[in-house]
Amino acid sequence: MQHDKVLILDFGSQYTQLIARRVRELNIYSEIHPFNKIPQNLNDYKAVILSGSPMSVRSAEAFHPDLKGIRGEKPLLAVCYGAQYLAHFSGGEVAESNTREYGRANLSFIQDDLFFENITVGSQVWMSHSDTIKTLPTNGKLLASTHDVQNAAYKIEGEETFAIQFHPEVYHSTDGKQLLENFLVKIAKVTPDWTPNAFVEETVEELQAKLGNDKVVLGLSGGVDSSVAAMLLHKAIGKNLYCIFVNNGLLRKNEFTDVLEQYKGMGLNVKGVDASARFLDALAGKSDPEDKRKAIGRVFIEVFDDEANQLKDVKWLAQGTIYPDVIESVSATGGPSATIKSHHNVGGLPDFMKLKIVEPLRALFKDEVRRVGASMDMDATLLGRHPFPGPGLAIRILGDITAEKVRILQEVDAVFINGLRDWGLYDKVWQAGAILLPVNSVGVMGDERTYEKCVALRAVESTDGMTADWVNLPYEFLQKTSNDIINKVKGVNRVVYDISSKPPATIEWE
Ligand SMILES: Nc1ncnc2c1ncn2[C@@H]1O[C@H](COP(=O)(O)OP(=O)(O)OP(=O)(O)O)[C@@H](O)[C@H]1O
Ligand SMILES: O=c1[nH]c(=O)c2[nH+]cn([C@@H]3O[C@H](COP(=O)(O)O)[C@@H](O)[C@H]3O)c2[nH]1
Ligand SMILES: NC(=O)CC[C@H](N)C(=O)O
Ligand SMILES: [Mg+2]
Repeated sequence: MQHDKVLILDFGSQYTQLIARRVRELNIYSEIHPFNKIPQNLNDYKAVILSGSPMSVRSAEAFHPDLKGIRGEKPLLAVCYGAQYLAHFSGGEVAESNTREYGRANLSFIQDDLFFENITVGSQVWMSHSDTIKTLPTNGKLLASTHDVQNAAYKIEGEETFAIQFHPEVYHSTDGKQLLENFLVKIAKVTPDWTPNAFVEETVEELQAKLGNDKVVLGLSGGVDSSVAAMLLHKAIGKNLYCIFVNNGLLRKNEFTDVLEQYKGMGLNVKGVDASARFLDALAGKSDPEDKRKAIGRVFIEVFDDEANQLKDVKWLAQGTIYPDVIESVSATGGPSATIKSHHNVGGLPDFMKLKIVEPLRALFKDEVRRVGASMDMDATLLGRHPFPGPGLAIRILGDITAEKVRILQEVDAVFINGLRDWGLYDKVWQAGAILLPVNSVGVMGDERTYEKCVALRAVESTDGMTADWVNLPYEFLQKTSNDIINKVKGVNRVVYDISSKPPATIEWE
């Protein structure tokens, strides 16, 4: 079954991914494409949305999308930069604003129009701009204002073109979802039928058609993405799916056995491969974060290659890649952005592997992956797991890695994570873990001087890992956890709590 699709043209706004996610919350499928790489086949899309941008339309370098086949021919919604663009270059005027507007505002005037159906004066909207639309474009008709912004929304008469200065995609615009629904469902007549169940059914059919009787290997990590990908493939090709779960010696305490046990109940064909020694060997003497990441990436590939060679006629490698991974690697290859960290699974396969890649979750966000998993009746604890990085504890042990350091950190991490569960805090936190610092400090235990390791605890809230803030955990919890760690874990005499946000810090320390 074909679904109506929405095209989002990205001008580099921080919020573009949020537009896609909000549209998908309406059970409508959407895709983001850079404004200068508009897909050839526009017939595939029923409506188009233009994103915001850090760029100003008044700049000599202003971004100019080619809207041929879009403007006047399809329902078009322009957000912020998009709205300024349609004004400035079509007979209106944009100027620098004398009051820069960031954050909360309220609609003080709303024109009676299908676009604003079920939204009333006073509705809170979120602004983030320093330019302002002084004059509407030719045939522009004012639809809404705020106290400071006269032209907060307009439409172009004779077209299905709508433009708004505020951001409907951020949760602080309280009627943002309603507005998107008005535009997409009522005006553009998009059918909202893109549900998790429909996704499962269609993906299984597509996988069957694509893979036929071929054999597929998949790296299973115990994490959400690879587990949901495995279930989809299992539904599609059953015994032809071979899952490999690698113990890289850098997993959480008991994770290798626990996760293998958990998968047994799901009917998956999983092989646990204990390669701890290989990973630790490859890491010996390495203390630079990028050197460590690269060594781990290399050994993962070697282990996979060995395993794939033991099976006959494997043609495909399946991966749990999700949409933010795809978008990040697009900007990483096409844009001027710096490489902050080399993620172990990005960068493709070396030529000698000769496997084709299949990625059934490529189009989904994490919360959607969880919903797809739930619609296949997967275990809620598994689906609720915090993300855990493939290089594991290696990037949480600053400096060089030894078996003893891994042991210490596994113990500390277990006290912290079990504590979060016991206190009912686990599900309130997006990701948590402990970091072993290359720092010894002096302490006193039972009248004896100690000179031992310091650990940092990190707990963050986030939606997608791109930005994050530290979590305000209860002092009583921190107090108890710190006591438990120092009392139970030999070799640690000091605990600190990381209170940095991302940016400017990152979630992991390496
Ligand atoms: N220990 C492992 N054994 C086998 N494959 C692994 C292992 N760790 C990571 N991978 C592979 O690397 C991919 C990327 O890891 P990543 O942590 O981003 O995703 P995940 O573990 O599936 O989900 P989550 O983000 O919830 O942790 C996984 O989908 C999996 O295919
Ligand atoms: O599979 C992974 N392979 C990696 O190499 C890797 N590095 C970081 N992470 C996870 O990505 C999210 C963002 O992390 P940072 O803020 O540290 O970049 C956080 O959730 C990190 O745990 C990784 N996941
Ligand atoms: N968020 C936006 O799209 C901002 C557009 C433009 N850069 C401005 O500051 O007004
Ligand atoms: Mg993981």
